[in-house]
Amino acid sequence: MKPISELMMNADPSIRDEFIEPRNQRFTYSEVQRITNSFSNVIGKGGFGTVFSGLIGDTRAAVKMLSESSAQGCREFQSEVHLLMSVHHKNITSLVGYCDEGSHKGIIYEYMANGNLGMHLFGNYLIIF
Ligand SMILES: Nc1ncnc2c1ncn2[C@@H]1O[C@H](COP(=O)(O)OP(=O)(O)OP(=O)(O)O)[C@@H](O)[C@H]1O
Repeated sequence: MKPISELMMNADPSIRDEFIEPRNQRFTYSEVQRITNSFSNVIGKGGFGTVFSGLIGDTRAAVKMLSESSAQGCREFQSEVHLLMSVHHKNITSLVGYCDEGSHKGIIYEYMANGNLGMHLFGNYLIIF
């Protein structure tokens, strides 16, 4: 797992300069569009919204966009960003950055290639509660 600073340093230099520290991990919506190649690759869906695959330089990222119909809403978006900004642990997905531009709200995470906890506990079975 690469630390955020290394991930940023390995990014394509043409976009890296725009992304690093001064703006404190905040991405514009057009940067998020570029990272996700205009939201072309969906990798999952959660209570918060849709999760897209993205690339920062040659490093893969997961971009979770808050859907307007999300029951979790804006406050949860803010608490998740604040929490991930302050908590760093090897078992918690790292925050790469966030986007908060009007109704365009999203969180950019380090991409986890090995699936989620549910998949490890239950394999690929479909579980219906
Ligand atoms: N960092 C990530 N790397 C790779 N895939 C991810 C990542 N984050 C989410 N995903 C994919 O997107 C799916 C939905 O994730 P998400 O966190 O939105 O849903 P969730 O676990 O149901 O959470 P919640 O309902 O609390 O928002 C996951 O099951 C996973 O397949």
